[in-house]
Amino acid sequence: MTELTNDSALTEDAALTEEAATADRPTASRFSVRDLSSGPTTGELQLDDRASLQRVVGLSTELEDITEVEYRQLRLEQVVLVGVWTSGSVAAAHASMAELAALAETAGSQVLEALIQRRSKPDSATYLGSGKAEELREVVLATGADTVICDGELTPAQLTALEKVVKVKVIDRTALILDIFAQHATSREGKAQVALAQMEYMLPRLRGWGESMSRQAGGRAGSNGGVGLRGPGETKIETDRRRIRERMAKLRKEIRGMKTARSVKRAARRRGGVPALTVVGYTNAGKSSLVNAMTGSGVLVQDALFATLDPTTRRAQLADGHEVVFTDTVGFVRHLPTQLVEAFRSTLEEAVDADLLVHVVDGADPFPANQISAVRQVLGDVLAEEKRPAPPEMLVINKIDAVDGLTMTALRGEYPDAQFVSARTGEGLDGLFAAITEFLQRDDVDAVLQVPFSRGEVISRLHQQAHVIDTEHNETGTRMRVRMPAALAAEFSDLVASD
Ligand SMILES: Nc1nc2c(ncn2[C@@H]2O[C@H](COP(=O)(O)OP(=O)(O)OP(=O)(O)O)[C@@H](O)[C@H]2O)c(=O)[nH]1
Ligand SMILES: [Mg+2]
Repeated sequence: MTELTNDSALTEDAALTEEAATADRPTASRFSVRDLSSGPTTGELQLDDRASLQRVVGLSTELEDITEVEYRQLRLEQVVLVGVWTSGSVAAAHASMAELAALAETAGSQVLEALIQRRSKPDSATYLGSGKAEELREVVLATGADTVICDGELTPAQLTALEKVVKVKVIDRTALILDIFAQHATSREGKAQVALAQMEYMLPRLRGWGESMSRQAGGRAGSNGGVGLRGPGETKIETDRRRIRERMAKLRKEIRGMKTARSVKRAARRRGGVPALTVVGYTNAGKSSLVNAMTGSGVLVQDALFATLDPTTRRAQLADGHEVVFTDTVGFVRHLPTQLVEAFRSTLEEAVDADLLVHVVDGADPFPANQISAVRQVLGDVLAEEKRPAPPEMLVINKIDAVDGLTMTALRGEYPDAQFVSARTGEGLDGLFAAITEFLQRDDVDAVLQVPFSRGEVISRLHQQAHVIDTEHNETGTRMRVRMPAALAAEFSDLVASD
């Protein structure tokens, strides 16, 4: 299997931190700025850098099973989850908390307790009502938790106020998702997008983070006295804000450059006439498993949310010889943090450029319809932004090995046009392949081409991407009767035999 896009994170990333790595120490070697003996590696610097931007810090450990995940840092924390339940059924409120728990676990936390409060809307001062906030304090004390995670996005003031009551670190769902993205991003562009999102989130919340920022700002900060309102803290925060804004501007510029490179790459691929199938779906639906099952490749699969952040592309050949490329994409989630929308959009530009969207749904989820609508909504937003028509969608209900008979009947009734598969057992994959093949052939055309000797490359293209019915050699070249996709026919229209 050929890997088409897999950015070399290590080498390219060095560029992002190169400045930091060389800023405060002499260049000891004339060969490389990454001098391992005289200071921290760029990787270490990057980790420090990343830690300073995040609220979720603590112990670090590595996954035991390094065969599944090459390198992933987990931070184990003991957390209590809280949610404000404003509308909808009890089951939906519980499902939302279950998702928050899965997110927390993905980020490496241990969930000790989950609490929800029914209110018409979150309390403007402390998110939970003040009485409940006191109760939460009791729970935190009783369980020994060191962090509270709120299901939603809190204002900076709410975070601070709740922190004052519960006296442990409080983070919200947005910070949690940002944290997971930061842990999972591997490509240079993915990392840059996430870093930008984190800074955007952090900027208005800087005041509360004064301590960690002051270490980063070094000795400069406290030098102008401490009397009055405009004390050293204030000055330092201003300095920090400016530094962050500068870094954000730099990142934005870098990201723009990477985008151009990516669209050039994509255009090259599209010109090749190979049909592009993009696999989309809610996080943990089994998209990567399905791509693996269909292409026999080793895309990262993990029972974690957002295991895949960077689109990976794999080639595969259908039974009829059609060559296709599958692109595995980032999972969708309800209430995506606004700061991450841009990061999503950049990976999803690929999705909206596909010939077919393979929309994978976890059939074993209690609310598949909610996942489907969340995915369609985000896709719709991206399409509107890109001003492009939606590609056709094929719904694939996955994990049928884990669905009981009754639910299966209900799902088949609700989604009569869907393909039902199990990426794990392979059940239904033949049907899915057949449906994809049929879809791709729907506008195939028959033609007779006269390929001159000077266009030898066309013959191999036709063998790869078309169905060659017969071939005949004559004095000017090769005469071929083929059945091929309309796009390919358009590309070779000048070769159509005149008689
Ligand atoms: N029972 C069952 N589990 C499956 C099936 N397909 C995938 N899984 C499991 O579901 C989990 C998520 O699978 P992934 O393929 O990583 O899902 P994804 O949609 O790529 O997830 P993200 O990249 O995190 O958005 C893993 O634990 C898989 O083993 C299936 O057909 N049946
Ligand atoms: Mg995945």
